Amino acid sequence: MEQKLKYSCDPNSPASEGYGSRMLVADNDSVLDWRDYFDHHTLPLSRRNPAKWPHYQPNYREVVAEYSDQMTFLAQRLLGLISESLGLPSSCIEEAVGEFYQNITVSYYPPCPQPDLTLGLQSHSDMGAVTLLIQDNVEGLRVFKDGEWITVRPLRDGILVLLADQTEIITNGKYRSCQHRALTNAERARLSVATFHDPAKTRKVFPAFEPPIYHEVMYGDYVSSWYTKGPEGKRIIDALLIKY
Ligand SMILES: O=C(O)CCC(=O)C(=O)O
Ligand SMILES: [Fe+2]
Repeated sequence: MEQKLKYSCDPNSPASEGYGSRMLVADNDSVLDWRDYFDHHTLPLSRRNPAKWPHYQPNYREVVAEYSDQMTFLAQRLLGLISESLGLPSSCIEEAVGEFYQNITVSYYPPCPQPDLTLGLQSHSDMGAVTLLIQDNVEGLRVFKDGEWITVRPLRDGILVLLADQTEIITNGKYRSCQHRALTNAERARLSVATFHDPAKTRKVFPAFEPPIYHEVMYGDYVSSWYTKGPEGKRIIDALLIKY
């Protein structure tokens, strides 16, 4: 506990770096998740301060930095392939996102004595462009597809790609962000590591196709709505739909 408090994040500031357990800002957090997390700010380098990361594994900070590089490379490649699949230049989505703001969040879901009463993490889609997730061998993640919650079976050495809301906006809904949630279980703790790739808060994001089905949005405004209203599935992106 002492170590956790030493690295604790600011509970009043969304997605602040360090150790925490709330997804939304404290005042608006009516749903509490059964989860502890540690958030690392890894990119751009101007945000990176390894002194704020744990150091009790001697090479922990080097491993996080190397992991950040590898995930960046993979995210760039994926956004390039998605762009090409839509007949766009391969750099199109990456350019629309701009410089990556990358966070690496390690989530720990302790065993929960009454798993039917709470979620590990409430239903949401991620806000940014693309999330790359690794998990241990304990099932818990569910994705919402065709009206049903589907279990994502953990794959050894597999990296799960979760498309996020800004990619849905940029592709004008041709690619959908993934609605997901995490369940708890009574017996085993679960661990996952999510690497988020987001635009800068000042970035204006808009569809690359005509006619647009989403309004343009300043990413910082999107993030504020998400944290203050709560994601509740995909309602933040749904609110940007243009009604023709
Ligand atoms: O722990 C998981 O499997 C999901 C984590 C997640 O969705 C998130 O941090 O946004
Ligand atoms: Fe997520």
